Amino acid sequence: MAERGRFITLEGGEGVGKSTNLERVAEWLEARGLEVVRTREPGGTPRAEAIRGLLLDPAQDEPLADDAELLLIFAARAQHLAERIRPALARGAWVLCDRFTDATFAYQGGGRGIEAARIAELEAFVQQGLAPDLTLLLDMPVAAAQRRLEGRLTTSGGVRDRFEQERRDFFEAVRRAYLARAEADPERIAVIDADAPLASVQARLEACLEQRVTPWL
Ligand SMILES: Nc1ncnc2c1ncn2[C@@H]1O[C@H](COP(=O)(O)OP(=O)(O)OP(=O)(O)O)[C@@H](O)[C@H]1O
Ligand SMILES: Cc1cn([C@H]2C[C@H](O)[C@@H](COP(=O)(O)O)O2)c(=O)[nH]c1=O
Repeated sequence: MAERGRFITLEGGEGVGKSTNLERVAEWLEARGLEVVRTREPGGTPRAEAIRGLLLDPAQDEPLADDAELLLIFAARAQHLAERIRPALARGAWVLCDRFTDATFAYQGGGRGIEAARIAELEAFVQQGLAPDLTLLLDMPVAAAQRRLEGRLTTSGGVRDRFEQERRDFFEAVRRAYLARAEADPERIAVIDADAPLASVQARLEACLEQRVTPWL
């Protein structure tokens, strides 16, 4: 067992299958005797989930300024780190998080066009050097992921949140930013081709976990 738990994140654009596959990754870890904390961003604690509500609310009455969006995301993250992530890691649990700061570089950086250096300043301030040990980046073409989302919206009868209402070029920019981060940091970020039937994606994830996580156990 490591002296602290490990921090694993799942990343990718809308509808690539992060939530669906998070459970499978958690089960893989639990089968090896590890305590797993499943969480997500923005959110993960009651106050951070309240900030998530502000961020995702599609109400059109007042636009949310890009800088306000960025600061709200880091405010939620500070709360999540203090109340949930750091305590879990400190007791030796493994934290499995649906999105983290790579999403900020992809959405607020790539999508909104905020300079990466400004995001990095907030990252340093809020995280104080804490970063994921491993990031599983689920990647697939935007159009195919959007078709999956259409299916989910149809079956759930749900409405699109504030991010889901963005235009196609926003999501293309998000995808490019994610892939650029993976290229710059292949030691931490593993790219999983998610454009395949669920069983194949899960097999790819398990192969990646065998290769990257088994040596830590
Ligand atoms: N490999 C797959 N093949 C086909 N459909 C899939 C696959 N993986 C997930 N789905 C379906 O696609 C939809 C989106 O999946 P999911 O909610 O897991 O994605 P997500 O990345 O968590 O989305 P979001 O970005 O909105 O959080 C769901 O209806 C899910 O059942
Ligand atoms: C962490 C984080 C998230 N977002 C966006 C990305 C998504 O559209 C929503 C979260 O909803 P989902 O259920 O995970 O799809 O928030 C962001 O823009 N920046 C971030 O740092």
